[in-house]
Amino acid sequence: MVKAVVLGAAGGIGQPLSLLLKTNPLVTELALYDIVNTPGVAADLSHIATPAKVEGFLPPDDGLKKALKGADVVVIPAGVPRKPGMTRDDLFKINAGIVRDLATGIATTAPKAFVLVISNPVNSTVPIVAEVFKKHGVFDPKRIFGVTTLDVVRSSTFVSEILGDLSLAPSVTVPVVGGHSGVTIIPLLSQSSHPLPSNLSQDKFEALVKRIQFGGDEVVKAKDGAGSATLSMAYAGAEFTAKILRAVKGEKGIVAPTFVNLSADKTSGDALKKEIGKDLEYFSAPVELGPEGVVTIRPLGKLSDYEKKLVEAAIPELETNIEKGVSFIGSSKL
Ligand SMILES: NC(=O)C1=CN([C@@H]2O[C@H](COP(=O)(O)OP(=O)(O)OC[C@H]3O[C@@H](n4cnc5c(N)ncnc54)[C@H](O)[C@@H]3O)[C@@H](O)[C@H]2O)C=CC1
Ligand SMILES: O=C([O-])CC(=O)C(=O)O
Repeated sequence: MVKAVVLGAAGGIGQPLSLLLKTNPLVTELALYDIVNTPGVAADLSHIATPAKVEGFLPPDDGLKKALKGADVVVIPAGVPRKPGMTRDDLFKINAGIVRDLATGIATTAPKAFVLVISNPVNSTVPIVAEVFKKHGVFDPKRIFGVTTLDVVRSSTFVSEILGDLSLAPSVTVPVVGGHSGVTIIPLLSQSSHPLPSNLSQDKFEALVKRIQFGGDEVVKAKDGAGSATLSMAYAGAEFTAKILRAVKGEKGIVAPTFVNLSADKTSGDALKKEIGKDLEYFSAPVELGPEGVVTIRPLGKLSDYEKKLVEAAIPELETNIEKGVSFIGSSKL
């Protein structure tokens, strides 16, 4: 029996993500929480002929607690998305408080659940969830994840486009490390499962790196005020959730890049800090998943000189983003 909960389930990401989770045969119960519209979304999804029993909850009558009761995995796409001209960090003002309150609900109702944070800015919202859990004495860094899968999905697609064969996209894998905003998104293209064409010019290579780093802006611009990536994010969120659920079921060797607290596994976390040359509390790296969450954090491995520079360039912004999330809870009354 697996209960999955989506917080922010009526939104642009929440609805298609809930649809994809409803089609995951490992999910037997699906609870949808939002401040609006979840009864309708739940009724609609409940007609799909798959095992999950679907229920919708709203804030009145302790809806959040009821949705979270007995949760095994909680996915959070609640919060406002960007409009053109905004950075993810500009969302902090509104989303930090939303994520804090939802994390409080999880910490008090389902403290053992795996928490998958989609709400931006991920580099800050993940520390917010962790700090709330610390304040409630239930922090387990093995169970809290920032969802950076969309960066991995984009890399697979954009690399296959450069290779001139989109049918390769599902099998192209590129580790993407660091964080989830602009220069903190670091694609390790030298480790791509499918090497780039040897005659690719440096200009085209750098444009590819930029496109992966700023893929979110491409969608924000195209949607022209109507929000940011929702459908590709729902796909990515469902993929990452499926990996967590397969690992929980005992499948071995499941690895996914995700933004985690580096104390999740002390030995490998400390080794990663050495590799990046900085004592950061959080970093996105390929993580091996098991029934209890993080098993080990994989090393970045051999980097090109260009990639080493990308890591150096990411560190100051990551440090600031992480600190902003941590101190928000430090100063919050819970
Ligand atoms: N991690 C990633 O790669 C990505 C993250 N995002 C982020 O995901 C978030 C959601 O994006 P969209 O779905 O496009 O936005 P949206 O506005 O379409 O949906 C957000 C939903 O959250 C709900 N909500 C607001 N406050 C809430 C609360 N206190 N409790 C429960 N639900 C609440 C809203 O009612 C709405 O239904 C944004 O912060 C966006 O930046 C978006 C794309 C990729
Ligand atoms: O760009 C945004 O604001 C949404 C996001 O995180 C992404 O698409 O990667």
